[in-house]
Amino acid sequence: MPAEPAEPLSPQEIEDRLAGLPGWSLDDGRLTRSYRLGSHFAATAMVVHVAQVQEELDHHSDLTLGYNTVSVAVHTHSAGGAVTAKDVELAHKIEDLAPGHGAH
Ligand SMILES: C[C@H](O)[C@H](O)[C@H]1CNC2=NC(N)=NC(=O)C2=N1
Repeated sequence: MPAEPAEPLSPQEIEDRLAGLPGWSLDDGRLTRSYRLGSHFAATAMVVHVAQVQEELDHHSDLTLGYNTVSVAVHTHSAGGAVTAKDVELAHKIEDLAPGHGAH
């Protein structure tokens, strides 16, 4: 359980943080990115890895598994669906693990 609720980021703060997250964008009020992988099995393994990180962080995106794609969309339910620092933290953790799966 988080110690305190995450605060919504302002539009400017979101823009600033997106500058440090190439490939990510704000789409329909969520931080989003799609990755392409070498195979459906590689994409599936990445989804499992992301799920593990999300459990550790106690913060969960909507993860979509495609044929050889993984799409992530995240906002913070407890902040009324706003984008918060928690979403940015998760995005960075996903960026960190993506290269190990050959995702780009
Ligand atoms: C009880 C638990 O900490 C909450 O339900 C967590 C779980 N994962 C979550 N994920 C997201 N994206 N937003 C939340 O507010 C959230 N809350």
